[in-house]
Amino acid sequence: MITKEQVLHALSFVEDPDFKKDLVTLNMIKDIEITPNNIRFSVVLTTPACPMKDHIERACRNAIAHFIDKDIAVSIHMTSKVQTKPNNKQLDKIKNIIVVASGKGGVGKSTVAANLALALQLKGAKTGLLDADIYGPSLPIMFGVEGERPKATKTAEGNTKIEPIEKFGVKLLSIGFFTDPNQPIPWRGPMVSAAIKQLFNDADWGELDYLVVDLPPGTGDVHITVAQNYPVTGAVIVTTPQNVALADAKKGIGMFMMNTINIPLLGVIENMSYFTPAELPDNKYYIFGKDGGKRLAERFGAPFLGELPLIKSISDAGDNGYPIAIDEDEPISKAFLSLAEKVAQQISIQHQLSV
Ligand SMILES: Nc1ncnc2c1ncn2[C@@H]1O[C@H](COP(=O)(O)OP(=O)(O)OP(=O)(O)O)[C@@H](O)[C@H]1O
Repeated sequence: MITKEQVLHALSFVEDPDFKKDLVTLNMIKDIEITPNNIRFSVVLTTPACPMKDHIERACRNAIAHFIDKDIAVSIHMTSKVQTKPNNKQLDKIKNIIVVASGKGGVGKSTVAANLALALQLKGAKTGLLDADIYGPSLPIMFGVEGERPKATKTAEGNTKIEPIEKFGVKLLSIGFFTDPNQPIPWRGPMVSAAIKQLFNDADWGELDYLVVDLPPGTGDVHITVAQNYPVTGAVIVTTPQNVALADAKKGIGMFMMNTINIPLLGVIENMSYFTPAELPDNKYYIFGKDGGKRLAERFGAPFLGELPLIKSISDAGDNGYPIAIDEDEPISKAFLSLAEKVAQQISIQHQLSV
């Protein structure tokens, strides 16, 4: 009869490619069951959006075949438990806060935040999206929930809790739900801080693996409020390839790296990198220059998360009330799923580094 020790020994030769340690040392193997013709076990990954999932499963099968028996049936349950920062006390049900930032406005930060949140949800993670872009909250339009008002309920202790609006499986709150779009608000520092804290603390987010936060462009009060009051896991920087956008993105990154803020960079994403006409889907025209985002990432030692094309369907979808990632028939939705995997992977690496 095969023993659990034999199974663990075989699996101790399978390395997690991101953490460079074996699955047994990482405590990822659970629930081993052995019958005369079957070996079953679970592999607990650090995120349901793990890009290495298939690779790890194959490596486990190969290890069992090589070290134990090449003919035995193997059932592997690939599952996950998203990690969180140690001492995550302020928001104990929210495991990870991901801020999405840009230096310049209009580079597609909200589009990336919306599609990233949706793609994480499609990969099986419990996800929320907080639109903290006080100067131009656009997520209600992108999710087709403009004009809706979140319900407020009283808790047993007498506190008011705001219910996020749920759309496409993502829990959404926006500063735009509470303001009149026709009435510009002259935001002052203390008002900004109070409004942002309400969206974090007074909302009934429930349990979340990831809360994606769409920050306003630039560096300002919202950034400081979020960074100094909440345990942010990391920042995703969105830029376009033009030098003016890259120069502003550098300032944005500089702010996250300041000692008083100190938020890890999960990576840089370049949006509107090239134009692809719908009738020539294989052609790429780099109309704004090439590789600027990649060089920016390299300069700060951050991962480059990829290029997104300038295509009409992305903007049409946003205007029509859905992030394009939901549309499986659109080839670009795969790019957002892959972006979500890379961001989730970087988060897991951050946690591993801090162990
Ligand atoms: N890759 C893309 N292809 C085509 N259109 C895009 C792309 N990315 C964003 N857009 C469009 O560009 C416009 C600006 O995008 P978005 O609102 O996401 O930018 P932003 O950086 O969040 O702006 P803000 O300054 O308001 O924060 C929107 O109409 C959006 O649909």
